[in-house]
Amino acid sequence: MEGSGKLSEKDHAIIAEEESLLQQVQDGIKTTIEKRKINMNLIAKRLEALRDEASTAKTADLPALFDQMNTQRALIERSPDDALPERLSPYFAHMQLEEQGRKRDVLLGHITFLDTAKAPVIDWRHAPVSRIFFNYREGEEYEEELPGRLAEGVVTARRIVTVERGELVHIITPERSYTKDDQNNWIVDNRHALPSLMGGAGTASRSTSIGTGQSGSPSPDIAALLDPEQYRLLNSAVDDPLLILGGAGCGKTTVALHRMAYLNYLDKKRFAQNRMIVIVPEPGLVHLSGKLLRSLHLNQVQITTFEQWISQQARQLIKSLPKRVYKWTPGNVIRFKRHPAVRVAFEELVRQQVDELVKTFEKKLPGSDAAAKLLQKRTDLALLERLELAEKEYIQSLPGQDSKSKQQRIAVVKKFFQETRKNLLNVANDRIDLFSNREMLEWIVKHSDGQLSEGMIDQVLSHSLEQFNKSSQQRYSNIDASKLETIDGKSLAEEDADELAGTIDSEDFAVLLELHFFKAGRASTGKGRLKQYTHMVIDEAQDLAPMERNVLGRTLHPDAAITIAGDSAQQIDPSTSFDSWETVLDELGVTRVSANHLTTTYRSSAPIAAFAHKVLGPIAPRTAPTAIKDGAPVSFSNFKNDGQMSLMLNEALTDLILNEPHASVAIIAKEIETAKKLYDVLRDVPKVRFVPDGDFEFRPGIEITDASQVKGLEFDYVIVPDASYNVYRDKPEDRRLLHVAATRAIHQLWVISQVKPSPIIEGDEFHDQPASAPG
Ligand SMILES: Nc1ncnc2c1ncn2[C@@H]1O[C@H](COP(=O)(O)OP(=O)(O)OP(=O)(O)O)[C@@H](O)[C@H]1O
Repeated sequence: MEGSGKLSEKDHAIIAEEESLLQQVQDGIKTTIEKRKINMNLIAKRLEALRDEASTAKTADLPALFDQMNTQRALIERSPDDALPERLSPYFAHMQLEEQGRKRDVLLGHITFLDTAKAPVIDWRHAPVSRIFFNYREGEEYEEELPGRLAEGVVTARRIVTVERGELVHIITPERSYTKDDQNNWIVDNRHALPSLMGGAGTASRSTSIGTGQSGSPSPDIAALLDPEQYRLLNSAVDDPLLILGGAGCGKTTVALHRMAYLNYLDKKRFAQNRMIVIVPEPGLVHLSGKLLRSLHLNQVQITTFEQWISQQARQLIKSLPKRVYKWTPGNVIRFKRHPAVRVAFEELVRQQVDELVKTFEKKLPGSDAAAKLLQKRTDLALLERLELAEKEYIQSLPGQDSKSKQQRIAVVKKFFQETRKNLLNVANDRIDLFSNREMLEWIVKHSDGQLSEGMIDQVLSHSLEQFNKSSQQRYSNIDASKLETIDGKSLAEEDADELAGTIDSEDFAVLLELHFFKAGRASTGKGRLKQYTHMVIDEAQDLAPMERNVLGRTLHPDAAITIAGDSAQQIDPSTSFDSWETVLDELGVTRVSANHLTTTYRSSAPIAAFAHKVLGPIAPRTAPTAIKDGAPVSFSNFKNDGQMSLMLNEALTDLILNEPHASVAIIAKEIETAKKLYDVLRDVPKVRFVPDGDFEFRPGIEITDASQVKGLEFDYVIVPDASYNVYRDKPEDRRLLHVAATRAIHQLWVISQVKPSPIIEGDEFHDQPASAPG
């Protein structure tokens, strides 16, 4: 391995020390498990004896005996390795502290374990000790308030270790790092050295344009790497919302999930795993964050995409919603439905429904003028609350004193109101009135501050009308099935399977939940309604629409903590626009707090981070995040045509996969159609996969996808295959898309254009990196 050298005596000593510490911890865990097993046997014997005693005991003695048996049984049910660190990977960091001339070793892991002779393993969330680890470097003097004393000393060693399958494989010290190679020999690792560039700038005509040899190196537990600022954030006040902002790869998701683990440690009951949730934008991120949550021992925390979550919530509260969600809703219809102006239509809709209701009152409830007036006038209350008032008013106004006939009349009236409430809350049907009524749509456009146009109305109307049509199967349900065959022998139902009729749009769920709340008021949430969470992490919050954030906010328990992570430079959803983080907090219904900015980017190398910052042009934040690792320059290639490009890609990717079989590569096109075309020409390259629906495999290989699916993800190498003048225009949304695609790369980025590069990457600032000659 390049950069590896002979091990010095000091290196050998460090490695030996770490191996010995690990051995001691593993032995300690083994002994504890054995001791517990022996205890278990004793308990089982004791239980047997108690059972025998009970079979001959006097009745009066039985309760006491049963109590004892229950206690023993509870002890047996406790797993023998309950709350012990995993033997195969018991800790991830080691520090040595010297206080008043005495040295002691402390190991940091996910579960505290004190039964080792030399070094205890401390849960990283245990504040007093871990504070020293996260806040001080090796050689630094520390002063920290520990329980009952002020600890003063020096950090004499601070090492990050990786234990895989019970074996120490990687040690990072401030000066060097060591890795075990394939032959099980320790070598000095070159991970801090400047990576050698195998391809890179100006290499369009070379056979290998990508690959730095850095993929597949062992990765330390991320909890060991948290920087002091990240550590401070995850420890911040529980009751204040935590808003974490920062450029791509600055560790926003990492901090948010570690905070979840920290809160769970602080208060297991309040922050029980089943009361916490992580909301992410894409299925890929569910997988990635799920992995991190599992490593933090949070296996039961729900992690879901917003889309999946909102559909579940809506179906729980609103009955008879169509089962099928339409997947190809036109962009303008999505934009329309996600616009907050839709809310103004709620008032109009309710006004119309109240008018109808008043007519029904006139017919069915004689003498109900006062009740009807309440219903119409008390617009300060939600419809359901008004209805309750009207009911009370009407019942009170009924003549007669407690007579049987009056009681009967009251029962009828109550039933009427009950039915009315049920009908009004069945907002599934209101979808039709909202989106297939031209006047209503015009009303929405009028209140959209010019963001929605008249032209969209027809699109929404025709989409909705087709959607509200019954599916062919329903329409023809009373016709002989054989007559429903089409010319090619398929049944009409099959023909219709992918069609619009009888479906619902994903965007409808938030609208309907908000409408439900608008009508029901406080009765819409709370017990028996939407689940209430005590901690919610919202990742990539910039892409949610206002009404969607409103719904999320309504599921926060009054006692809830919330962590919001986001980056407005990565707002790429074309159907909504980002206003400000204050607005986001307001929409979630939480207190306004100041944002915390993370400014170090850990994912991408410095050249990639610099490129991604420049891509943002006029919308870039004032300062670029600081990258901690250097790396290969960004490669640029310009090809004359598709054929030339696919030839080069084919060759470069095949080489890369052969040279670096553990590498993960993403080819990220702007549009999924481009990705599909590329896949068709590259399908013979080994390990190549097309990802149209966020279903990344997270194993070595090449995934071809589009920019909308990669939020929050990362790959060793990224290729942008379509940075051409006619694809990425000089528009903020295109800049953000290219920025997101570029910042997915860890080691190297290859930017390809055809005919002419995009104006976004043509400014003078890009020319300090030599651009390749056209291929
Ligand atoms: N202090 C750190 N030291 C080393 N690596 C870190 C540190 N913090 C985070 N990382 C790593 O950096 C990468 C990016 O982290 P993360 O995904 O949390 O960033 P992010 O800000 O959410 O990025 P994005 O906005 O692109 O989703 C991950 O691989 C993570 O493990």
